[in-house]
Amino acid sequence: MFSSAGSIVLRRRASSELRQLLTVLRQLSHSPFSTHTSSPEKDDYSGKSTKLGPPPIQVSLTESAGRGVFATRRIGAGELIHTAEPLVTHPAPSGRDAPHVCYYCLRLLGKRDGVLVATAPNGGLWYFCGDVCRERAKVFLEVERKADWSFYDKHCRMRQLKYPFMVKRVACMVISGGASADCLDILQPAFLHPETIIEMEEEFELLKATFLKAQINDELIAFLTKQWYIGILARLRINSFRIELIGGSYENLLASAASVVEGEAAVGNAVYMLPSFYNHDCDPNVNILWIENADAKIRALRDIEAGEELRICYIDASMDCKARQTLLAEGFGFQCHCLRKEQAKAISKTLLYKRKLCLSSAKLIVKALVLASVQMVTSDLRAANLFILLNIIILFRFKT
Ligand SMILES: C[S@@+](CC[C@H](N)C(=O)[O-])C[C@H]1O[C@@H](n2cnc3c(N)ncnc32)[C@H](O)[C@@H]1O
Repeated sequence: MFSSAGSIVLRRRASSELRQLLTVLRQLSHSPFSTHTSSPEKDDYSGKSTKLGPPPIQVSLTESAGRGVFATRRIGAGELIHTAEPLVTHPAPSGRDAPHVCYYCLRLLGKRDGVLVATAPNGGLWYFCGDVCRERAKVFLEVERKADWSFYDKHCRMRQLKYPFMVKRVACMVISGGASADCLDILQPAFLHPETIIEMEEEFELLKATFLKAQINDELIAFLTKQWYIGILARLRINSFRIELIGGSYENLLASAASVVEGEAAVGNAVYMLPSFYNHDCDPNVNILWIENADAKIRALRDIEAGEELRICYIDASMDCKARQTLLAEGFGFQCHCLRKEQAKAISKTLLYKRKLCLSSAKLIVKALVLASVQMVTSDLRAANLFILLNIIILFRFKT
């Protein structure tokens, strides 16, 4: 695929990146957000569960889109390829229409659910779907509950920012020792415009001030520099998923339907390790589903051959080509050259050609009509008939 010298460099770079990935996976396996990736369970969407060995995928370098995920064997349409637990989650910033969800796994909580509640210093409440999530949340909650987040949260909510809530959670995890400060470094960062960086500086100052006010030990927050904050945000921007639940139970379905009607379908956002390596295609061969919480399920949309790259769609695939291109360029910083774009290009070329043909045919018709009228006036009926015939031929060509 690559020239030999380039191939060696790429292979070296790939193997060092994969080593880095393994290190991070090992590091994170000690955190409560541990088993992010597991082997597929046969048709676990429909309830049956049979373990099928390691996931049939590997991360390698692509020709033009950085790292990507490739099939190591043939994968059948509809197959559950693997599941992934999130590294970091956060519910959608609470507003009037925000759905009521577990503060850890983002499961929808019905009004009648027996939720467990912890009280924040500023009077806020955190809801969990059960003891397991409450226990797991200790990795950030013990630190988070020491501080008063009213200013920080209000600042982010007023600007409709969602990622700073996730950075806050990562920072709490690092302070509590539940994650390392470089836990997301392996993910690709977004390119940030200087104005965006200036806006982020204000949030950073607020975050740091909140920890300082809570008298968190200076040593524990030594990692919290402007550069760290911006680095995490840059990674969250292109690697976080907006979680929309399909709903495993009737109650969940009702709650999701209610939140869609109220205008907010997402229960929150989450970032994963392996799912972050999937590249985009406007006509994807895999998709990611969330059934009842933020645990992701990656499923094949059609038959995939061994060695084929697995790609998801980052955006709403039903948008037109131009809108998709703009969103991908502005949101993710790349130009999509997928097959759907090429097809759209080919279609617009054909349309352009047809339009040109119509125009030139129309011009010919007008010319022939003018000539026919001149011949009629000069009583040369044979010539007039000839031009009328010519008109019919042009019209016929125009029609086809
Ligand atoms: C979530 S990451 C995907 C994994 C990434 N390739 C990596 O090496 O970590 C998203 C980034 O991958 C690249 N990318 C994804 N899909 C692409 C595509 N179809 N064409 C070009 N670049 C793509 C873009 O740089 C994008 O911002």
